[in-house]
Amino acid sequence: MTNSRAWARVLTIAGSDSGGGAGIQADLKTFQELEVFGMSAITAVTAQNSVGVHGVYPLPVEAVVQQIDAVLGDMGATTVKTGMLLSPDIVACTVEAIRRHRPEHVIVDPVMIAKGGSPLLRQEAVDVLRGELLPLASVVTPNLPEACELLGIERDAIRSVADMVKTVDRLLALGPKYVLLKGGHLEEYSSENDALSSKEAIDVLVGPGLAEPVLLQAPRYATKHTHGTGCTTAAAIAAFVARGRSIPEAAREAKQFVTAAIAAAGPMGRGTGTLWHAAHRQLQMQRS
Ligand SMILES: Nc1ncnc2c1ncn2[C@@H]1O[C@H](COP(=O)(O)OP(=O)(O)OP(=O)(O)O)[C@@H](O)[C@H]1O
Ligand SMILES: Cc1ncc(CO)c(N)n1
Repeated sequence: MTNSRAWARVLTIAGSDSGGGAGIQADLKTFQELEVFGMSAITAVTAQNSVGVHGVYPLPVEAVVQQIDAVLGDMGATTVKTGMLLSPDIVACTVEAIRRHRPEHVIVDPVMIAKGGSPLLRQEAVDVLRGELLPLASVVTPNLPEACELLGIERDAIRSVADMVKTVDRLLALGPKYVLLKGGHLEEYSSENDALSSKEAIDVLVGPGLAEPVLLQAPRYATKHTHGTGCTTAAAIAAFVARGRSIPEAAREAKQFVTAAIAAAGPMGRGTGTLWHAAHRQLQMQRS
């Protein structure tokens, strides 16, 4: 039994995915699985399923601000996670709210494009995200195309683990404390890939206390059902950080959590199926 005073609290500021696999829904499922109390400020409602994003309905900026202020002004959260922010106005109001409330940890998932290609961050919002939000981040968790966009380089410029290792310091120079560069998309470049990255899903972490970039490695599963992997990774980092782990510890534990969820993923609808967020329970049972 726990008592509510002891619950670690996390606020996610992100979009709603009606399909339940990404966005706010993935975040809250992950928070609950990892035993932290999850709260949400919704930035936009998407009509989304396994096939794609069929509609995007932003909330008014005042509605986003009111949700954040209502939660952080009363219940409080040590940790804020951001996901789909869509517009320059929503990014700017999120930045202002973070400056006002000063949470201890800010986990920024710089969500830009859904797996099917729909934009979840407008092009004109990239500058404010890069210039204003990243310097507030405890950790930023770009995938490969997002990292390229943040650096203003060709969308497919990072094509191998060696390229990832070469790039992370430039992302760190944008101002976040840590960078976790996720390598899920490396498979798209498999013909010219280093042998390792077709067998393993490799992410690269840099930041204080790490003498050199650290590779987080896990088996790569031959599945197309990977909707929500990025949201789930950042949400798990947020949960572990809220429970007192350092960013490097949280990143390692989040990697195990998301890997288990991908291993258990399955078809759901006609397109890209989703992760199973409860899969880590099996791991815990095997350990105990
Ligand atoms: N097929 C796979 N098998 C195992 N791990 C994977 C696989 N695909 C991605 N991952 C891992 O999942 C995590 C998320 O990385 P990814 O690069 O897919 O994020 P993303 O593109 O932001 O996801 P999404 O856009 O679906 O939210 C990383 O730890 C990555 O290494
Ligand atoms: C609402 C939302 N946020 C993030 C993603 C990225 O996976 C998505 N597909 N939908």
